[in-house]
Amino acid sequence: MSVHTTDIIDPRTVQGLQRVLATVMVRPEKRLGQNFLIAPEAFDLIADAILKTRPDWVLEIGPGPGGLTRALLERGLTVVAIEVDPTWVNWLSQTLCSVYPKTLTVLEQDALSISWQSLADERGGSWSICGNLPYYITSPLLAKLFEDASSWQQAVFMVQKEVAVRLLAEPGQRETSALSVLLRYVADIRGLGEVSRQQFYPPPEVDSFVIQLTRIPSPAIPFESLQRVVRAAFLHRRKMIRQSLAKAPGSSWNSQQWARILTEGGIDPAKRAEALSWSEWIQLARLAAKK
Ligand SMILES: C[S@@+](CC[C@H](N)C(=O)[O-])C[C@H]1O[C@@H](n2cnc3c(N)ncnc32)[C@H](O)[C@@H]1O
Repeated sequence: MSVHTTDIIDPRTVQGLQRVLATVMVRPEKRLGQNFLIAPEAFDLIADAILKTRPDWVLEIGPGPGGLTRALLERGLTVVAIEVDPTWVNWLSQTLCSVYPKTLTVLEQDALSISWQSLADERGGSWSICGNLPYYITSPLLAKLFEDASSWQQAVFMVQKEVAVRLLAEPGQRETSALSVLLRYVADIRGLGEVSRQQFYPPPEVDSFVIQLTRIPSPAIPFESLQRVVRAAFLHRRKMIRQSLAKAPGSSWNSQQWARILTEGGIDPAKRAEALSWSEWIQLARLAAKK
């Protein structure tokens, strides 16, 4: 007897999610960031954004009970989902995998440990990434977009609103961080919309925001040079840039030498990292690469 999606409890509403939780007999695990989304329109927002670039397949981080997975599969997308919790891996294997045997693969893995790029190289084809990210590992997961993987087309993530504000800040604005500057180097970042804490079960203590990153294919300078100076500069974000660069592990120059190099390059050495514009970051990376 064939299984249809309608035979499987849909977790995209609070009633549906509670039925799923009662069926698998578990409570959401706080330590794994299990605040499940119960807002069909938010799932649609993420899945529609992914659909626009028509990737050959989509890497989904943390499918949990499968609300977003379902929205992606219903749009005809092929999904590889990485979930660390065996309860949800088993649930998806017994339900959605029977309806979509050809287009859904569920891997029981830690999304931080597995190499996304190796997975992509094995599968081939164009790919995008999405997920309602577990808050406790959002920053390292986002850093994988430049530390691990390089051939993705688009990433659409639900993150904590405060994280989105920092990522959407332009270089030179107070909210910027090393992560936001480095991500801007590999992608155009835009906000797709806010999702209130009431749209999750159980509700977290913060609101969320959906962000979209569209990869920039050929960056202007070597990423390693930029990464080195950005990380060094933000290590002491309250200090003047000449001081934080001098204090960075492995720096060959003291604060006076950095002041001279920065001034020669047209950058005010008394600025703090958060005040540097995008063109100043690029200039700084070039100066550091040359020296
Ligand atoms: C915020 S929930 C999102 C669940 C579902 N996608 C939704 O939108 O309702 C985060 C999911 O990520 C999973 N998760 C947590 N840490 C993980 C990790 N290191 N690797 C893969 N999945 C993880 C959790 O078990 C949970 O299912």
